[in-house]
Amino acid sequence: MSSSPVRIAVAGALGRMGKAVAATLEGRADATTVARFDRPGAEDEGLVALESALAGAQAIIDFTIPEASVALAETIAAAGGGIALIIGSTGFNAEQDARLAKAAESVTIVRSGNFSLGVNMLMGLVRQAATALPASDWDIEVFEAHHKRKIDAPSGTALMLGQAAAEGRGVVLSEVEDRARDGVTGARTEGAIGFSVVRGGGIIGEHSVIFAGESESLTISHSAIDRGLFARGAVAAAVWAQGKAPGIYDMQQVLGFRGI
Ligand SMILES: NC(=O)C1=CN([C@@H]2O[C@H](COP(=O)(O)OP(=O)(O)OC[C@H]3O[C@@H](n4cnc5c(N)ncnc54)[C@H](OP(=O)(O)O)[C@@H]3O)[C@@H](O)[C@H]2O)C=CC1
Ligand SMILES: O=C(O)C1=N[C@H](C(=O)O)C[C@H](O)C1
Repeated sequence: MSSSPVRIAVAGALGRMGKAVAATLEGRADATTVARFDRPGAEDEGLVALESALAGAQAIIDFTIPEASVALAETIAAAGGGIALIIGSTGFNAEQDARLAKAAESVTIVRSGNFSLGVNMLMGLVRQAATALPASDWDIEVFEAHHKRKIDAPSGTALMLGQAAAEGRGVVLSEVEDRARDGVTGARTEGAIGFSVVRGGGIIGEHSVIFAGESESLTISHSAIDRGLFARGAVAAAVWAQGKAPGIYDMQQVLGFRGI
């Protein structure tokens, strides 16, 4: 017996991902668009105000900016929860993370810097390789490349991959990360996890984790070929989140990958 499609409101509807989510929802049996909204004052055919989006939705898919995502979570919390919030925005600071955790006491949130199956699989592989390859012999570098309009760096995905590597090594990422190199940097610090970033053109999303030894190197990579990939993952998360208790979940849980 088929159940009713999950009613989804699309935040940031005029953005690249908002459009990809709306396009993905067309023709789906398990989920449907009930509202599209963007920044207050944004004008476009079919856009509604946040209040009316909240009124009819069972889930909101949000690819906007961190401050907007946090405000949305707090608005849903103030209304007593009941709407699942799927957050794809990246570039949060510690204060915004803490506000999100507070809102999640009454809101079901799925949050991921990357909703693709491949990247979430990659995280497990990176954790495994980082566990097996000792820091004394293997240097870890995370590389990412994105389109020229992206406003945050390193990407949310690169940070997730760095976190997976740190977990594999049993270290705290913030204590070993090396995010910027320029000029006379000195030799590489043993155990550092380095990040490098390219921005240009229309690159959708490239990520690699390089394990560099003296005589060999191992590179594990993921390429996103179209944005619909992320949109489909976010819709799957919105369907999965129905009936889940308040809290912050990730895409590994949606995909059943925990422990890989
Ligand atoms: N997790 C994942 O799998 C993925 C995550 N992302 C992340 O998603 C985010 C958005 O990416 P992208 O779509 O490319 O960016 P865009 O800039 O194209 O879209 C963001 C949209 O959100 C709008 N917006 C800003 N503030 C608000 C608000 N308060 N309420 C509602 N809408 C608002 C923007 O309006 P305006 O233009 O006027 O500012 C814009 O239309 C980024 O953080 C990106 O890193 C992207 C792809 C995949
Ligand atoms: O801004 C983007 O476009 C993307 N952002 C996400 C990130 O920061 O990791 C995911 C994806 O790579 C595309």
